[in-house]
Amino acid sequence: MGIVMGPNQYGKAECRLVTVNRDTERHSIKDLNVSTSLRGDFDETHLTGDNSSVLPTDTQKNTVYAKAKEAPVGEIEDFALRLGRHFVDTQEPVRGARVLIDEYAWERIPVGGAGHDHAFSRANDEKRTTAVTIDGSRAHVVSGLKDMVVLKSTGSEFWGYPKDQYTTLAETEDRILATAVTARWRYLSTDVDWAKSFEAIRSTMLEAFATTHSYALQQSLYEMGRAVLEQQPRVAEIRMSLPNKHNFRYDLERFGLDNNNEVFIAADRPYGLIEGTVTRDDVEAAPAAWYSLPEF
Ligand SMILES: O=c1[nH]c(=O)c2[nH]c(=O)[nH]c2[nH]1
Repeated sequence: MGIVMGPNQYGKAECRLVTVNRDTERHSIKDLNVSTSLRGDFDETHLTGDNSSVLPTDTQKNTVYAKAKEAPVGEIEDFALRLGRHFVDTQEPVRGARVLIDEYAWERIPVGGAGHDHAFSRANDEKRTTAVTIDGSRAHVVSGLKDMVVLKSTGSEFWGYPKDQYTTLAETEDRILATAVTARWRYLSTDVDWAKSFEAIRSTMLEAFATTHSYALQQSLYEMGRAVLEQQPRVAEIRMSLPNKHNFRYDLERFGLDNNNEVFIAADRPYGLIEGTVTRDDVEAAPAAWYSLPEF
């Protein structure tokens, strides 16, 4: 029996990068959080401290900023592919790379009815994301969004569940359904119009959430995923993590007041957490690592 070094990767996490395109007086900005990780033969640094194969994480950070100047950042998927391929193509010990990018949304501040040339406001908490994995000459793209907060004030029921000695939840045929959607979808190729695809998938998910008469958040999850796969032939599967943002009808009967689903108390925790993958049955399952889950 021996002890060996198992799978590993290393890089710089959360490089905050802001770019301003100043080609015209109407500036545009990009606000990103970029993380890079390199994979390859790094046994020696772990086993003996020999760093001859270890491109410093500080250099990885500098590369993020330098590449943002060498060519416009563009769509986050393209920038992540460019960065990942750079490390794999220029450093012999590096066989693979993982680049994660979150993009924060900014809008032009309306002034006199039009968006200002160089003043912006942060739209909301929602982020557009990508996780690009370079494996030798192959590239895998998993894009998504985080914290897309949505709510339906009716059209949601929850009943018919098993009851045991600890069950107190009342069955309901009308409740608020609210969640903050985190979704990741895996593309089957890199030949994609990333911006157009993102907008289409986001709208499809919103529309499916709105129009599904929901008997469970689980059902809404499936319907949102199914709609995306039906409309996007280049998407193999979509994973979602949906916190059930509970809004409980407030007990006003105590004060002699009716409450016809009009007054709720919003609870921030604990919350139900509904997670699932909607997939095509004819594509191979992807390694968890492509989704930037903690395993690598
Ligand atoms: O949509 C729901 N799914 C559940 O699994 C669940 N569990 C619960 O208490 N409320 C809800 N709502």
